[in-house]
Amino acid sequence: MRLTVGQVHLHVLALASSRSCFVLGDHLPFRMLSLPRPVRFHQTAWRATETIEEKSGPLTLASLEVQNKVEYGKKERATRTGGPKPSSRASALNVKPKVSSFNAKPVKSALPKSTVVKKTLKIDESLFSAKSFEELGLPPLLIDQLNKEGLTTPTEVQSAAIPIISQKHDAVIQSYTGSGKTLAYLLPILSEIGPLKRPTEQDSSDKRSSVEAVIVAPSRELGMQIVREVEKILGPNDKRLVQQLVGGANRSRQEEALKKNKPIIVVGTPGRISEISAAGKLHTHGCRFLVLDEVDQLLSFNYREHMHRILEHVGRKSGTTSRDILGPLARRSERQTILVSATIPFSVIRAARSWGHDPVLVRALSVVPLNLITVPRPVLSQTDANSNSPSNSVNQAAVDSLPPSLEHYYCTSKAQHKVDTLRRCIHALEAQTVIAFMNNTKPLKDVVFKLEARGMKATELHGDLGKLARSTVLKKFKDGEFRVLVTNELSARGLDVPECDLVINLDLPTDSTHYAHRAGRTGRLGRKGTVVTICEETETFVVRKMRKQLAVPIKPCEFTEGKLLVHKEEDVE
Ligand SMILES: Nc1ncnc2c1ncn2[C@@H]1O[C@H](COP(=O)(O)OP(=O)(O)OP(=O)(O)O)[C@@H](O)[C@H]1O
Repeated sequence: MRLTVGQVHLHVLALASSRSCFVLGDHLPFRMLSLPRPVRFHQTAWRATETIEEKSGPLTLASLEVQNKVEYGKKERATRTGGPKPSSRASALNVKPKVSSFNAKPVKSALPKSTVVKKTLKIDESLFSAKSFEELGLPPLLIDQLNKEGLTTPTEVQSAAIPIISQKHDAVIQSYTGSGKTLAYLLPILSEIGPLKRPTEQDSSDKRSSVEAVIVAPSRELGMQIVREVEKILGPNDKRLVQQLVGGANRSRQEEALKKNKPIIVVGTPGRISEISAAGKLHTHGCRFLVLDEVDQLLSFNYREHMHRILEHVGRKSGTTSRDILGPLARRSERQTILVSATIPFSVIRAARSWGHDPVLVRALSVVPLNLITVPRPVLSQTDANSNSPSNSVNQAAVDSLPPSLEHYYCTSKAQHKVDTLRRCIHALEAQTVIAFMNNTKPLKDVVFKLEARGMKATELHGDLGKLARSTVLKKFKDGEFRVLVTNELSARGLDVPECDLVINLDLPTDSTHYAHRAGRTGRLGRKGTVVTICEETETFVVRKMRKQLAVPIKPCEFTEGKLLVHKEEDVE
């Protein structure tokens, strides 16, 4: 199967109107879509891949004319469920195939009666597939800078996404939490713009000083985190080339910085970006890249007006003129759009397809043209889910949003004893850096108070705190000043605290998608991590339902005498 690049070239006007359609009509509000049947998001992604493979055989990076001729010959599913890694791929990359820890761990493996979380968290090297960033064709200056930061080996999703984005494809990037999606889109962008970019003949005449990339994130914390990641790569001398435009911060100062520093990348929240753009202080028509990080959340009803403006204006008129720069996609007169999340509902695929240029779905070990993805089939029965039939892959798809190295448990507790259970859980697992999630803001303070009263350093993080307070709390937590961060949904997406070794659900997440994002705050980049849901007896059926939807073993347990005791399933069900 060969992807014809630039097959569908949409007229600017048509594209703009289809975007309007998407935000206002075509794309249903995320919450409306997610609440009744959350698992369909995951199912969709998996079903999509499978449908294509059934019809057309596996699509390879090589078939997409990726420079490095990386050949992904086998199905991702085979690798993730224990199948051998494709030898062609290993040889193409000159990498010895490694057995991933996910492969090694049977889903139904018996757990020890007592588990202690190791204090030293090691990165699982099986996540890394290409041997180096050089193999992915990144420019030398960028590679030097990555090496200085100790980044030498790309993760699997980076290996897949970097060549695809460098080939100017619009892309939807889906990979589980903590797998390195941020660099997967940042590195190809920084290969094209800014001081570390690939040298071109155009350079001497290229006096571009406007914004060339807009990155949108749903929360200030995630926005700031992305800014820091860009600054880290640009280095101290060029860090002014990225500007944060997040809400809650002083808007006039942001506008002044835009004028004075002439950044090439802006990263921000939808509201602030669209406000400054509407005020005529941010010019994005010449933008070459638009990234929507946590796209499924950004396209929800809450953000519709701001996202509408952003989608309408960013890259409306590309300043890129040279065929040399655009290569095979020289016909394109618009921005390149990159959509990113661990959870990609079919609505995102549909939307991306309607306003993209031959967009592709990039996952850790596969690349699929979106126009081949079909609407998912109906949800399957439990019998199907338990069998080895192809339909079982529907549930397997949900696993793809969760890091493979996580352990999941649940225990029951009366509401008034939950904090005590939380404390015993932390002691039993010897967890050092803990994020505890609740659904509302009000009770957070009370939990912090109770933990502190028992000598456990804790702090709260929520949207009612000012920007400064939020970043101070987060910094102190990352620096180890607090052992427990008690927070709400605000911290569920994107937050990267690599040391986090335990996530606790003090309240049940609203659905399996929310469970996946919360859980993904631990077990980052192949590290070990544990997720414990503390629920009331009457709520256990919800946990068991999510367990089925996510297809991960969430085991019943209790914490007694400083130990984690794992129950056998029959004792409970
Ligand atoms: N190639 C690499 N080598 C070493 N560390 C890396 C590499 N790529 C990313 N990281 C680190 O891995 C961590 C997780 O990356 P990142 O936050 O991009 O994950 P993510 O997939 O976007 O997660 P989420 O879905 O939760 O947003 C970060 O601390 C990042 O700096």
